[in-house]
Amino acid sequence: MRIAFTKCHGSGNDFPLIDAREMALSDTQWAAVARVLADRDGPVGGDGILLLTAGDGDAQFGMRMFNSDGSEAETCLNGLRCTARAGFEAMGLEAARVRLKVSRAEVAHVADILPGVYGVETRAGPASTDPQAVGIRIDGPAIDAVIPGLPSARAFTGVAMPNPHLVTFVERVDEAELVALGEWCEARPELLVDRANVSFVEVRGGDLFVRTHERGVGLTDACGSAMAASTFAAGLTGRVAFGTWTTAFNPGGRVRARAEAPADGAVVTIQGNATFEWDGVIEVDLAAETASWLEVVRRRDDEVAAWARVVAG
Ligand SMILES: N[C@@H](CCC[C@H](N)C(=O)O)C(=O)O
Repeated sequence: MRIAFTKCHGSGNDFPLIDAREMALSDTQWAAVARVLADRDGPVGGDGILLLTAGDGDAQFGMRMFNSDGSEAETCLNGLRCTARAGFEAMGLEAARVRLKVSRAEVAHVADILPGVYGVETRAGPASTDPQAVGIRIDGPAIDAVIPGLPSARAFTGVAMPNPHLVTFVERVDEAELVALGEWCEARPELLVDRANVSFVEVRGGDLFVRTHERGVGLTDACGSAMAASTFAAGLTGRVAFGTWTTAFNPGGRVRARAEAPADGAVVTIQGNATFEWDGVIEVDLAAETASWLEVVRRRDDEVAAWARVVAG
C-alpha cells in the first residue's frame, strides 16, 4: 500500500507522521508499518511512527504512537507536539484536546521557539507514582528509592506519564550503565509489567539533562515523556520546585518544562518545537514488511535550518 507521511521531530526525537484519520489498518498492520518506516537501516527511519487519528467526545483529534519495534505506547510527548501541529493545520485550530491511548492531553500552538521554529505547548497528566500505574511489582511508590529486584544500587523514582518511566538522578550520565539497565528492562523481567523507559538525569544548575533508554526503541536523542517524568521526579524529590519552569535538555534538543505538585493536579507542561523536515510517499508491503519505493514530495529546508540554529545555541 502507498502511505503519505511527514518526517518530523520534536527535540530531535524523529518520526514519520501519518494522517491516519481515513485509514483503516489493524493494530498488527500499524505495527508492521512502524517496523518498516522507523527502521534506521531503511529508507526513512525514526524512533517510531505517529498517527493523527480522529477525535471523539471532547477531543478534536487523537494520536497513536508505535515504537520502532512495533509496540504501541500510551503516549509520546515529543511526538504529541508534532501530531498537534498536524491536527491544527488539518483542522484550522490553534488549541485542542487530544485523545491518547489511555488518557487525554491539552495542546496549544505557542510562539515560535526561535524564528521559523514552530512551537507547541502540551499539558499531560496526571503524572502518577502508583506502582500499578507505572507497571512495577513493588508494594508502594518508588520515590528516590532503591527498587528491590532492579539490577542497580541507584535510587529511582517510578512515574507513569502514563507510559512507564524509571528516573534516577546521577552526578554524571554513564551511557554504558544506562544501556545495560535499559536492555535489562527490555527483556521483560517479572518485576515490570510492560517494560519501562529508563532515564539518567543530571541536575545542572536549575536545568535537567535527561538521557533516556526508551522502551521499544533503545538509546534515544530525546524523549518528551521522559523529560516530563524527570521534571515531575525532580519536583517530588525537591531538586526543582513544583510550579516553576525548568529547561530539560538532551542530545537532541531542549524543551521548557513545568510540573505541578500532586496536590495541584500533577500535570506536566512542556513547550518545545514541532519541526516538519520533509514530506514523502512510500510503498509498503505489509506482509513482507518491506518498502519498495519512496518519493520525497516536499522539502522543508527552511525549518531544518531554523532548528539547526536552536541546536547551535
Ligand atoms: N519518545 C517518546 C516516548 C515514546 C514511547 C516510549 N518509547 C514508550 O514505549 O513508552 C516521547 O517523546 O515521549
